[in-house]
Parts: sequence; structure tokens; C-alpha cells
Amino acid sequence: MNTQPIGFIDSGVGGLTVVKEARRQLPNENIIFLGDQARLPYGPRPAAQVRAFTWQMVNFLLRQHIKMLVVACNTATGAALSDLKAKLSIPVVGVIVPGARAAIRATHTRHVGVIATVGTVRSDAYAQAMHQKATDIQVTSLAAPKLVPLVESNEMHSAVAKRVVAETLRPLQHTDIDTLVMGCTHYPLLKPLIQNVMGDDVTLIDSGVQTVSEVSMLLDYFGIAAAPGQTSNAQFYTTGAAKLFNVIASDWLGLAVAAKHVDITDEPQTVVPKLPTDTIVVASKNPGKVKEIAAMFATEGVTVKSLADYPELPDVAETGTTFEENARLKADGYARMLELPVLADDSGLMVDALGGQPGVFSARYAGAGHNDAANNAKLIAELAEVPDAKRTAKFVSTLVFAKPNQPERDLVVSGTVSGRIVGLPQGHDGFGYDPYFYVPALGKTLAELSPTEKNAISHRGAALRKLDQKWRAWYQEDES
Ligand SMILES: O=P(O)(O)OP(=O)(O)OP(=O)(O)OC[C@H]1O[C@@H](n2cnc3c(O)ncnc32)[C@H](O)[C@@H]1O
Ligand SMILES: [Mg+2]
Repeated sequence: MNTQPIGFIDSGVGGLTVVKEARRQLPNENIIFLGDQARLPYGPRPAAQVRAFTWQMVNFLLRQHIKMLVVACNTATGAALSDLKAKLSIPVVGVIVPGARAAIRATHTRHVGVIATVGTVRSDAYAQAMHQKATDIQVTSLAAPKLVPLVESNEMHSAVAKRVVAETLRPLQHTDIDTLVMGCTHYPLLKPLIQNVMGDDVTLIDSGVQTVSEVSMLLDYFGIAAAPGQTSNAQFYTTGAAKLFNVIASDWLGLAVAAKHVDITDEPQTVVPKLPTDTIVVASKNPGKVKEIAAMFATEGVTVKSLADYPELPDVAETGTTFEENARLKADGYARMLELPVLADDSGLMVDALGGQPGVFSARYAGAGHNDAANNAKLIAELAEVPDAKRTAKFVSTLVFAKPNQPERDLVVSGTVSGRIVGLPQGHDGFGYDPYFYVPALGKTLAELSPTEKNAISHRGAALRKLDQKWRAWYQEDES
């Protein structure tokens, strides 16, 4: 029994035809779908670019811990399937072979038509897949580049769609083709129109339906199916505008879809090598910080250590005048000593009424013998005369990831959160100035938030999300 989701990728909404079938055939399985609508259509793009984009989608989904990958896009299957299969350790299924197999089963005249994108037609993948199994099949392929835009603009039911489909399919009419492969996952959304033009004697093959049967078989073969009776869920992501996606998806799937927008342009364009080590050290002596940072790596199977694990190490002095300088000093310094990848955070509170103080001195604001209570007492004293409206402030976190002895390659990201300093402490969670840092949008101080809630809005959370997008590619860059 395995409740991890199955990942589905497509250039846009087309892959939803496969998702619909998956929900029908595999109701216990959790599903996660990503459509790369921002860079659609894939059909006319060079194969190498489609492969790079596909890897970016895959790397995003791998972080969501998918147990199997379904490439619900014919163009991406043609361009990237063999590469994905060779490099991934989870099972990978494409849409072409299952569709080709079904066409061979269906045809009596042994003449099969294939409509697909320019890229798929150019790759000749359907003809090759069919000829591997049955050399006698005649395959006539037709590029239909106008169909994907019709679907993506939700024009499937318009008069224009009717006319475009009829014009596109004209070369296939009055032939002895008795089976037509819809060789793009977008096309089943136009199925009634296609069937109407081709006539009822032509069997339409929906590659997606066939693909899900193969997925089902592989789940059993690898023993990774979800348990029966489980309540499953489906999550949707798009790199484009969620609004139109939601309209098409909700309509097609018959369920209220609320897709999340994601940017995957910083994802690596090929397989991400495993970490050179299974240990990352967070170069901090502040347990509150370490906890927040470790949460991000918890899902990576990486052991997160902190300076508390290395009590013998000398301190690195924070002599910089900016957060970045100090974070670099800490990351580079400890990476050199430990010969391990080291992540450091330098952060602080910047209060407008105090000209940005305490800033880089936040930890030692109260001077000798400083601690959170003393720092907070000094802050409140300094602001005693300042009216509420003028007590605006922000937290800043700068993270620097360093590899041993390569300071020129440090990865640097920052995040901020804006709020107001209140006169009385509220809440007991978090650390440092959290009980006094009020976030108007939430009506709470940071100390009144759970760790997850704080990470969702905090300066460190924002910086960590940027880091999350970048650090894998950064590792990779270092290897070359
Ligand atoms: O240098 P390390 O060992 O990482 O730990 P530190 O606590 O000294 O960390 P900094 O030098 O970066 O100083 C940051 C100070 O800013 C304050 N601070 C930073 N992030 C905070 C947060 O999320 N909530 C509350 N206070 C925070 C807090 O007082 C920290 O001690
Ligand atoms: Mg410090």
C-alpha cells in the first residue's frame, strides 16, 4: 500500500483527459497534475527544448514525492520518455506505446491514421511504435497544430472549432483508414467533433485511456497501489493563469478544481544529481532558526545538523555591515572548517522609526549579556514615544548556501515580511522578537502562529522558498 501521489504532466490542459480516466479507473489513487501552460504549445518546439521543459516539470513533481510519473503529453513523450526512463528511479509511463498498441488491436483495414502535433509527427513515434509490433500496418500521420489552441482557449464547442476540425481532417476522409489515433492528449476534448467528421465507422483511439490501463498494471506489478477505500485527492498546478485552467478543468472533470500557479523556470533542465552528501549543516546557534530551516529539508531525506552538533568549532565573528556579508562569513567560514555544504542565515529586525535598527545587530541589540528578553525590553523602551501608526518594521532573512572552499559560488537569497511593533507581547511560539511583531493581514503576532503558519509568511519562509527553487540546480552547476 502506497499513498504517494501519481504525477501527471502535460504542456497544458490536455493531460486532464488522462487524469479523468485515472480518476475513473484508479479511484483510490492520489493524483498530482502539472500543466506548463506558460510555455504552451510544445508541439512546434525543438525536441531538445521540450525535453528541457519536461525535466523542469518532472523535477517539480519529484519534490512532491510522486511514486510514478505519467507523461500525459505526446510531444513530451516523443522527446523525453527514453531519457526520463533511463534516469529516474520511479516507473515512467508515456502515452504513445499504449495508444499505438490499442490502434493495432482496433484496425481491420490495417490502415491507421494518426493526428498529432508537429513535434510528434516529426518524431514519427507512433508509426515506429506500431511497426515494432506489426510491420504490416500502414500509418498515415497528419499534423494538426490548430487543435491545441482551440482547446486551451476553451473554444471546443464553438462554430470555429467545428470548421477547423473539419478542415484539418479533410486529408483523412475518404481513405480506408478505420482507426484514428488522437495522438495528443488535448484532442479527446474535441472527440465529438472529430467523430462527426470521420464518421461512426472510424474508431477513435484515446491514448490516455490506454495509458491509464498500463498505469494500473504497473501499480500492481511494483506493489505500489493505494489501498482500496481510501479517500483520494487530486491536486492541480499550472505555470499559466489558474483562472482559465480552472474553468476548463472543472468542466471536464466534473469537480471544483482550484489549481495553484507555479513558476518552474528555475528548475533544473535535466536529472538532479543526488546530494554529494546526505548531511547539510545549518550554521546557526539559534535553535529557533534551525528548526525553521530544517523543516524544508525534512522531505529531502537529508540529515540536517547545526552548530550544536559541533561544539568544538570556533565562532565565526559577524563583522559584516549587511545581512549578506554576515551570512557569507558564517556559511563560508563553517563550510571551510567542516568540509561540508553549509547553509547560514543572517537575519534581523529593521524598525522604520529607528532608522532600520537593530538590523544586523538584532541578536546583540541589548549589548553585553544580551538575550531575547533583554533585546525586546530595549526595543520597547526605544519605541515608547512612537505612536502605533509609525511603528512599522520588517524582518529580513538572507540565506547563503556554501560548498567547502568555493565562496565565489555561494548561493544567496533573501526574504522579508512587513509588520508593526506592538507594545505588549502576544503569543508564545517562535523566538526572538516574534511576540512583538504584529502582522496586520493576519491580526496576529508571529509568536501566535504555528511553525507552518509562520513559515508561510515569514522572511525566512520567503527566502527558503527561493532557495528551494534554486539549490538543486546550484548543486548541479557545481558538478560541471
Ligand atoms: O548567528 P546565528 O547563530 O545564526 O544566530 P543569531 O540568533 O545570532 O542570528 P543572527 O546573527 O542572524 O541574528 C538574528 C536576530 O534577529 C532576530 N530574528 C531573526 N529572525 C527572527 C524571527 O524569525 N523571529 C524573531 N526574531 C528574529 C533574533 O533576535 C535573532 O537573534
Ligand atoms: Mg548571530
